Amino acid sequence: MTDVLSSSPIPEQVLGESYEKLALFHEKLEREGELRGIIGPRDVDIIWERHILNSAALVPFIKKEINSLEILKPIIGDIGSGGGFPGIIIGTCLSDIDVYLVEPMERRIEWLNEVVAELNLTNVHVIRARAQEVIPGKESNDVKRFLPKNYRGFDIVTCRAVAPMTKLTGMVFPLITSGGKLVALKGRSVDTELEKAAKEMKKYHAVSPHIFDAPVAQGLESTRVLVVNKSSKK
Ligand SMILES: C[S@@+](CC[C@H](N)C(=O)[O-])C[C@H]1O[C@@H](n2cnc3c(N)ncnc32)[C@H](O)[C@@H]1O
Repeated sequence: MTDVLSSSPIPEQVLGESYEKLALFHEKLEREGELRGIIGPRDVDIIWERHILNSAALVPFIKKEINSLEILKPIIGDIGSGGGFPGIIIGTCLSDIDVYLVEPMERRIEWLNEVVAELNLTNVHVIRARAQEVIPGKESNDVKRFLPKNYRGFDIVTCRAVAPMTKLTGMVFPLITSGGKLVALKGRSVDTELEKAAKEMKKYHAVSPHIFDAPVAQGLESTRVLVVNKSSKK
């Protein structure tokens, strides 16, 4: 099966200089993705749109948040990366920023390590752990050696399709530095998710949620991005 965007100029137009590496990722997904349980059988001809370009829609939002943080060396944690969405795309597009992919499943870790090596993503680090195991101060020694020295949480946490906000808030906000941000790809029900998660958000100092309609590419359906601040006030 061939991707419907394979002979289209859209992926290269959207991805610019990251296109070459992400085309290698696309080839690997097309060749091995379904066989290795990374993507579903119905995704094989829409890998560009559903997975790679959809993940890339987060990049401008992350850049904007990083600029507003004014931190010398910010770090990004992509939680529940699965086959690398959005983490591999973010790490490729933002090659001067360290991106940590946190994923508990061994099979997926093997895949992610292969992708990182094949794309030569020297800024992307793969950590086999659950979110709960990378809470600053609570990391096991096993996990610690994959995190940066003086780790005190991620300045930006990204994720897609990991959990609804009622559950996601308690999973990811303990990992975000004070003043840091959650920048997540979310589905159409994000408004309802936020309403239901009000109590958890208060508990974890998650404030000022903003939902954005994020363009994927001209002629393709847009996606939704949720940005939430971690309050610096305790
Ligand atoms: C539905 S998949 C989404 C994968 C990827 N983000 C995507 O959009 O294709 C959810 C992922 O979250 C991971 N996950 C589940 N519980 C987790 C936890 N407590 N901490 C980190 N990752 C978790 C699963 O192993 C799985 O890879």
